Amino acid sequence: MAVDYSLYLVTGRGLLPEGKAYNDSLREALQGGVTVVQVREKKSDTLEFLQVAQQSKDICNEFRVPLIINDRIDIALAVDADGVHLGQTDMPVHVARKLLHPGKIIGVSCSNIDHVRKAVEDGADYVGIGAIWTTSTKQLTNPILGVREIGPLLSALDGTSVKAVGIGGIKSTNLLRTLHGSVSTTGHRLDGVAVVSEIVASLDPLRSAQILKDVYVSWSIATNTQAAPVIPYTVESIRAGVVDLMRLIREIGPLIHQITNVVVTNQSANATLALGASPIMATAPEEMYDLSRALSALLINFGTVKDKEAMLLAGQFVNEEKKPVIFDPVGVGATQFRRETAVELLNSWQASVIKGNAGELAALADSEAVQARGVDSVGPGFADPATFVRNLAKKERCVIALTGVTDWVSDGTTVVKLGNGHRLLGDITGSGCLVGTCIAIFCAGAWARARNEDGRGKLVKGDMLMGAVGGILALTIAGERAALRPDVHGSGTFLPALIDELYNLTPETVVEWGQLYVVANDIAE
Ligand SMILES: Cc1ncc(COP(=O)(O)OP(=O)(O)O)c(N)n1
Ligand SMILES: Cc1ncsc1CCOP(=O)(O)O
Repeated sequence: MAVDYSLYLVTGRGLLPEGKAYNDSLREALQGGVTVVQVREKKSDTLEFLQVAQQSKDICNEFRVPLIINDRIDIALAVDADGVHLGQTDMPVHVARKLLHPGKIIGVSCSNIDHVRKAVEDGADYVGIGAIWTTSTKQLTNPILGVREIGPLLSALDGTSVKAVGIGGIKSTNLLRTLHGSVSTTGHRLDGVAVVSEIVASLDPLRSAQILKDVYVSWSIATNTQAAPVIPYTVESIRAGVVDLMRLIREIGPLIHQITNVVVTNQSANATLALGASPIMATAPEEMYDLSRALSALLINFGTVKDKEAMLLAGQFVNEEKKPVIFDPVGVGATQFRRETAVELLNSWQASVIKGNAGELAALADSEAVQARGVDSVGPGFADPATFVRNLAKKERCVIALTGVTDWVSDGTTVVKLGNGHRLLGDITGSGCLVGTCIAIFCAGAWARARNEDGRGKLVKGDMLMGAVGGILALTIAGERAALRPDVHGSGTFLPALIDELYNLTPETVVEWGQLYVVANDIAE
């Protein structure tokens, strides 16, 4: 039986709002677009469970929607349910398979890759992967997985027909983030999402189900790469795109909200003004919502790892607005605290661009190929940076900008290599942070260019690869030009000259000076 797992309702009568009857709630949820129902009765005795299961079966039959029973094979047999859902300590799959009639569905709860592999081996039809987010519906015995851990579990399903739903704390507010984040590097995606409280605890389950369904369908359409052919980037198309963004930035002066470190706050604000944008360096959590509505891009740079609460809130609000979030995980490999903070941030919101040096991105990717000392990268860098950035972009589901003597940018498909820069950039503090600021400015331009487009199903509007390339070109070309000036005698005179060169930078100069190569529009694995 081909089952549509897209909106999988797990019941929970204890969560029904006062005065809401179970049958009405279930019927309305089905009217709203629920595609599978699991009856989960954790506190009922057998007779009560049986009665609820029978009523649920009758209602699901009206909608031709499959009914699954949680844990209890006997109840599933008694009501001729379409299948069972089994936890790790419930009846083993092979025993359940023997007891159930042929063709019945068996689902298994999985919270790690070994669970998934075993479920596949045992012949499960689908897996319920979670908990993805924190939930108060169930007392969890395993740690919360977080969105970024779902992809590796999904890749264990490659080449099988076993389906996967995500579960745990899924709400309309985090569903898009859940779907975008829960993709393996091989492109394996969730087949659906399982929810309890978002529908059951709602006074209007029809509307709640409809909202979830709408997000799922729009994500499915927006990310269907077969539907619209992708036009490959060329050097010319990138140049033209960067020039367009630069002109637009100077014309509209986008607001760039930067939560950054104390070392570079002032120079980042000045660089923002120099490129024609407008900086706001706000850090109070109370103002993150209002700012998210006004800004055109958000930069989160955790160089001095303060303001975590503001960083968590700001990214979530900006994701809701489909505006760019640029993440600069300064020195992420330096301490356990930084590593944990980066994971917490990246599990809370989706970055549009992650920018870092080799040491930082290696730490983020759990790679030992490059070492770091504090905020600096040590050694010659990655042996194959193009493949590294491409793979990390696929894993993090965003554009990756690897900075160094040569800069590399990838969206997971295209890899762009950039050759501008000057050694004096390495002699001032915070030049990497300035790259982050410039990327945020160009991403703001990219968002502004696309803001009136239909963004349904997308996490960010606009071409973030173009934004990342534009920002790097602007800063590195300005650096080259500043270093050539007769009034620059060393790092002290270099910094103001760099701001001047950003101020005077023209699109024509970027075209003339830019060393830009499209290395690949898809490198083989
Ligand atoms: C779709 C789906 N996924 C996971 C679970 C959790 O099942 P289990 O681990 O058996 O825990 P209980 O639900 O029995 O508390 C589920 N029910 N559905
Ligand atoms: C049954 C279950 N298994 C893992 S999390 C969970 C509860 C999910 O409930 P909610 O959607 O209300 O967070």
